[in-house]
Amino acid sequence: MVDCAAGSDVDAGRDGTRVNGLKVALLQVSYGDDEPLRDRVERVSQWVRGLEPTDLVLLPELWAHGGFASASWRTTAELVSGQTIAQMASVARETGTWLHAGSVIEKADEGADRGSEGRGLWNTSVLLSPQGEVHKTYRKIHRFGFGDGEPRLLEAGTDLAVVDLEANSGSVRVGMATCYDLRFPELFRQLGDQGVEVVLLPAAWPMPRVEHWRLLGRARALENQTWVLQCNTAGTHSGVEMGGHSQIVAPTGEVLAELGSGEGALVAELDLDLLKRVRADFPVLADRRLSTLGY
Ligand SMILES: O=C(O)CCC(=O)C(=O)O
Repeated sequence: MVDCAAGSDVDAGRDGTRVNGLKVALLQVSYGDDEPLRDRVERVSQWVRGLEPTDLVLLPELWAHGGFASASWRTTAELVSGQTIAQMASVARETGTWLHAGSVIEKADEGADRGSEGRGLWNTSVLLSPQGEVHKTYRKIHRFGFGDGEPRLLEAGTDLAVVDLEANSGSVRVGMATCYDLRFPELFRQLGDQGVEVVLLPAAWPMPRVEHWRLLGRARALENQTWVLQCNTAGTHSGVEMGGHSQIVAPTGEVLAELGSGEGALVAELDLDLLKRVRADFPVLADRRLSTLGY
């Protein structure tokens, strides 16, 4: 059963219209261990095709390959040009929307750099343009698992991902981060320093720590005065219950819209001018004392 939540207006104009609105949909995909990868990719493709028109769709971390299915990552890993992203690129083209396809287990192409630990595998997020082109990729920098899972099997990403995208409402600068990255404020500060207005954060965040997820998303949005779009998974797989509670947080730290713990779509329109007003009205970032603190 798919729930739909429409975001309430944080700052609607007097007549309810938006000056500079970016319409987004976050799909909180639920899955267990029984659904084959290709079936899930097909199911989610149909879901995106059936959405009302939006500027941007965001999918969760590793929704196809399994957020905690580390035992199978080596065998299911794909090139960025592989089947999963190729299918999602077709969906982006058909629907004419920006599609952040969540993340995949990326394997290195033959003869390509395999990373500093030589493993040739990454947790890679892929942002597709409405023309179905790979617009930007981001390899997760902070690996989760405390010595197991990601740090044992995957390479750590080394590069920030900041990119402009042209939407109906105009150009918007987005930054990419993934799940556990949310615990590292310095990454979000750097994205903010590069002019990011909207952070796109796919995740496979477990239920036992879902309050950390909610709190940290609000903190990252408030302290950097950016939008933070957090898209989590739902369901239980590999013995881990996912936390759901995807949320859209405004640059004020307020939650514009959120989901519960089951599968669902979060659809909302972001007033991008709100960010400019918040920064003008409360210019806290201008009061940083970086040299005093040794930066
Ligand atoms: O930080 C957490 O509690 C969860 C992180 C996580 O599950 C991940 O990065 O995949």
